[in-house]
Amino acid sequence: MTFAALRSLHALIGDALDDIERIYQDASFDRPASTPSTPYAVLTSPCTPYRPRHGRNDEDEDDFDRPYFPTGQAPKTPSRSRGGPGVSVDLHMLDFPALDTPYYPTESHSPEADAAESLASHPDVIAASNRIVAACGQISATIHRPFLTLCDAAMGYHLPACLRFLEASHTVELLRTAGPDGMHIRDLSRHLGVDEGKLSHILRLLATHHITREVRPNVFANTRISAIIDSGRAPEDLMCSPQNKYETTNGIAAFINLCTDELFKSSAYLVDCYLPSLSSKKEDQNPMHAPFNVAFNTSIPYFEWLEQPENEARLRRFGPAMTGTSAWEVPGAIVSAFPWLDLPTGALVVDVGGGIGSTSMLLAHTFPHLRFVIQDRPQVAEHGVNAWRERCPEMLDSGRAAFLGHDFFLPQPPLLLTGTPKPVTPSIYLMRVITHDWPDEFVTKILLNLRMAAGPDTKLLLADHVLPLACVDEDVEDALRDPLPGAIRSLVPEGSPLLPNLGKANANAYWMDLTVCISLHLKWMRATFNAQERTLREMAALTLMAGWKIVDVAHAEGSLFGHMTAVPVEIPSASLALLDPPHATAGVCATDHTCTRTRSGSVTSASGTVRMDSTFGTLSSLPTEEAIRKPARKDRRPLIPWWRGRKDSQTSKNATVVTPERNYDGVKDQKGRPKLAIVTTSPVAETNQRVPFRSPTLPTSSMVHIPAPPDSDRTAVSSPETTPDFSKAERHSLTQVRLPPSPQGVMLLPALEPAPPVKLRSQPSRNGLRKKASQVFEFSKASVASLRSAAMGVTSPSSPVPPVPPVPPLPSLPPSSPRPPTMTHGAEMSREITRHHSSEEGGSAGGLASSALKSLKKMRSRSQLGLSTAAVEMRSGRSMPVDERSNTIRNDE
Ligand SMILES: C[S@@+](CC[C@H](N)C(=O)[O-])C[C@H]1O[C@@H](n2cnc3c(N)ncnc32)[C@H](O)[C@@H]1O
Repeated sequence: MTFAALRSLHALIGDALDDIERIYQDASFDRPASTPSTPYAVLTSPCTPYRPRHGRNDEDEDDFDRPYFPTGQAPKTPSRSRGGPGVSVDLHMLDFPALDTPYYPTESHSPEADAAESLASHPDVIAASNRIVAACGQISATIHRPFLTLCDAAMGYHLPACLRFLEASHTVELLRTAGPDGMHIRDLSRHLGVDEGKLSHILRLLATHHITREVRPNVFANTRISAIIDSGRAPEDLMCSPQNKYETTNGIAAFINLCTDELFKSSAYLVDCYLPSLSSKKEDQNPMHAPFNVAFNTSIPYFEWLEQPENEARLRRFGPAMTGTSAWEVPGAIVSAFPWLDLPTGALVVDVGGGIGSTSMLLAHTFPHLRFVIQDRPQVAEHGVNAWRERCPEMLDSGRAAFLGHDFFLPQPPLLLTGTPKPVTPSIYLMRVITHDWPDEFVTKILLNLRMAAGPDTKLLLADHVLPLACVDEDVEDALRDPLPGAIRSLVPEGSPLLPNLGKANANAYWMDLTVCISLHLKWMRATFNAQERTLREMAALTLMAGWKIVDVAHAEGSLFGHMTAVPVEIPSASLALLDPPHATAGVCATDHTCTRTRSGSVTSASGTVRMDSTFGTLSSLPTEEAIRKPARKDRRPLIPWWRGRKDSQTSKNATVVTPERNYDGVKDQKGRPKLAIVTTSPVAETNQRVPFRSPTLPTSSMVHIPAPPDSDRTAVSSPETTPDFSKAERHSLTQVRLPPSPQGVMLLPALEPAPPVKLRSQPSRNGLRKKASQVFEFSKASVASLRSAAMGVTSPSSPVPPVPPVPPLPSLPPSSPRPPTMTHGAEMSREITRHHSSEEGGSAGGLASSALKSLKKMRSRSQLGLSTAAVEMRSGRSMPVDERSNTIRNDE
């Protein structure tokens, strides 16, 4: 059986290679020979998925998710008549980018190189590459001696260490200047002041992993892999001013440095921290203590640690590093992830925790009929206003977009927009890369606040990684209670030899999962509360707790980054207990664009060192002009391609839609005007009142003052009673704010002025921290218990839950109900093959072949995986044993 499995994997690799090669061939044929330019955009980074240069103008429904090519230049159906793989033709054939040829992001390249690099990000190429990587990983794990595989894993720690050396020493930039002939270790040693022997060993280890190349003995050059770390700067500049290395780069070098520095070091202490028996220190057993704290022998949270003066360089690196991570997502995937065009004109999209509004900017340009409010922490919102004012002031001036400083752990304020007399109910709450930052109870709290402000037609769009299991999810249908588009048992068709989550090809999402666990969420997160990337099952359960039901999931091809649409359903009574009482809520803030004109200040951190503009994952760069000018796609892509066309009417079919139970009458001031309150983290007087669901990652040292002009008559009230009883350094409060006067009675987002220097209190003692931690932990346990009982329909008599009707039991699948189609994609594919075969019986061989190819194309568009079987069988027109397949491909060609 092992040989059969290996051969099957091998055939799968062959088929995927064929697919890729055809795409390159077709692009070569479709490219006018005399035209030196290419239809494909030059990518800022080879990691950035495919981005075409021209607008799309075809109307082909079936092709909606394909890249935009100018008419007549799109890669067409693979055509053997123009030569198959290996057939030489009198044309500059586009070849796949060579591993040994660097493609520096900041340099210009030949049109062929641009086209080849750009095609590597073509969705079909990505899908085929994923199959190859998954299959290769599996073959390697099977064939390689287990001890050696373990050695690779166990001693792999040298790889990040050497990689950091390569990046931090600016060796990549030095090797760039040397060109393809490479640089001798002697010369490198002279530049870097590092011993030749050590240098050669480091670079050789990297060369063994294809990250560098040993051109001749002791002469090294960059490869396509190391080249993307290149900052584009002159090595001598970098040696003089390394602190500016990452500014205006694609962020990949910064990301590599972040990963191979504190994240790598933190990871080394994962066991010490999580395994009680190995934990030497008492505080290691504190569930709030994370590997990062052990590694760096500190008890303060990561972001606070970053703001220490000695970590200034790390803090500077953090923002660009987050920009580097954007290469994980297919740009613009959100455009096709939801039927935006179906929303009525003027519909309001609230981008909750929207950062500087990167996603909203893309959507606002693509869908001119929509309006946007981008909410984030005040200092981030301010940064966003500045960015939009530079890029598209007309959006702010016209009132189509506005920023609002708002803490998402507080109730949503009613939103008064320009020209609307009454608060507008949002059509969409968008949350991109928010839920993975927070543990379950925190996410529930955020979602509850949105749910309370939602109208019956409001939808919630969650954009985050959706982690598949590493095995077939046998009981996904039971867990989700009723069929959910996108709920799948496996990412590969039934019977495929590949790992159900595509193994190595999708490893990135799992790296990320542990990364958020070891350091970025520190005291509050994964170690204690389970902050993480989540599976769809986990997301579905979590959103239900807050009165939202996921009804649809869409993914870009080859990406685990999903867009989940949820509709309002009844809120479990126990969950209501998590809400703040009305008097403690944030007030209203209108979002008139004119507020941006009054902005003059900036937010300074108390340490007076570096400003922390980006929190984890915030895109610190806005989308490119090209990306935002792209025409809207008509449709969106389902989780897996063979689901296309089945999105049907499932949306909200099974959902009980209810109206929000509360309104916001309670958050108006004495004159009946809504209040504005912005949460900051100033060290204030102690109070015993606890608010457990406040943002613990807000930098404790930053403070926002919102001054008002002297004639201002509007004041929002601070709420000291809501101050949590956390440690002094972690206390949050509502700041007293005064609102500037506004024209036509519309409330404006006030200007944010620099805060006066804040004197930080001294570090809390370990005992103090432990005490506070245990208080919080106890609370959390209680919350988890009440959530669990709510999930099981049990109401605790002692729970302080308002009397709301219990959650109706969710419908379960009747035993006889047919398996949801998502679960049968493998069988469906076999049926398709059988149907194809029987319909072709008796036909001519040529007809059979061409029809088979057509069918193959159709199936290919429906399945990114498992093409091996289908392709081989269809090409030959018959089924055959697995071990004959690779021969058949060759004969066929
Ligand atoms: C991972 S980023 C995502 C940003 C944006 N949605 C994007 O996709 O680029 C998380 C965002 O949540 C914001 N955030 C964190 N805590 C918050 C809070 N309590 N209230 C509002 N926003 C918050 C951060 O400032 C940050 O911009």
